[in-house]
Amino acid sequence: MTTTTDFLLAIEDLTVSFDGFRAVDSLTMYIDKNELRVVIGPNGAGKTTLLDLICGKTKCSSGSISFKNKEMTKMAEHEIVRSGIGRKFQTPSIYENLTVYQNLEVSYPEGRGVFGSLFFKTTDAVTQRVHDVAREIQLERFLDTEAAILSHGQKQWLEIGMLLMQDPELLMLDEPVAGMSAKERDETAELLNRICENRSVIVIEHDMEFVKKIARKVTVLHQGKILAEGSMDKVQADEKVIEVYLGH
Ligand SMILES: Nc1ncnc2c1ncn2[C@@H]1O[C@H](COP(=O)(O)OP(=O)(O)OP(=O)(O)O)[C@@H](O)[C@H]1O
Repeated sequence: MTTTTDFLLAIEDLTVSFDGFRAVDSLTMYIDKNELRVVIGPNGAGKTTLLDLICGKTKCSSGSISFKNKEMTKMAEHEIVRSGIGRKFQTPSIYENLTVYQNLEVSYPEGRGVFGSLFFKTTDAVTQRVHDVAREIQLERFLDTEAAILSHGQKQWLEIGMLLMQDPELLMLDEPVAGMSAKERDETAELLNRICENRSVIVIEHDMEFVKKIARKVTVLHQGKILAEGSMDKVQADEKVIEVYLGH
């Protein structure tokens, strides 16, 4: 049983075994409201598996994931999305043949509340939201552009925008700057710093220059467990972290 907390997300004693191998092993971590948390660690540390567990793609063997004091581990993926958790995977899943506007529009949530879209999904509200999100992801000038011809970075931002259309309270991003140019990485750092002003964000990232630009609190995973946690300075100076990760 999870205790009631002020944390947005409380992960306690979470374990998942694949044929006896514990990819995530008795993990406990807490995420505050409006916190931006970066998760780093060597290949195979369990980072992606952790996000899979939170979004319900993988079911845990034991432990608990409590989001706004509600237990998530038994919930279906779509129920978890509806609760306010958005997840971006490494490869963009935008609709290449639709415009930026249309991509955002189709991501507007259906059926919020008892009466759902029937009463609340007015055209004006959708248009307004598309413009607000497009501004946030810096694609307002490209609203009528077909997604296929956007740069790699712009496609990644569009997918973040599609998640923002649903206004999630927790957004999870797996290696958001992989394959981006230096300029795009800088702009993504600014985007994430803006986004977490009114939602929590968990970012998995290997690019340490990028991590330094966004990191407040960093969690280092190793063999499914937390190796270190704290400020970037603290984590970077940690002997264990240097040995298993940063020293390589
Ligand atoms: N569905 C699965 N079945 C079996 N083993 C799995 C499964 N998913 C993950 N694993 C294993 O769990 C371990 C953790 O994998 P995970 O992808 O979470 O690591 P990661 O920290 O995200 O690594 P990377 O930085 O390379 O993405 C790996 O050894 C992986 O092979």
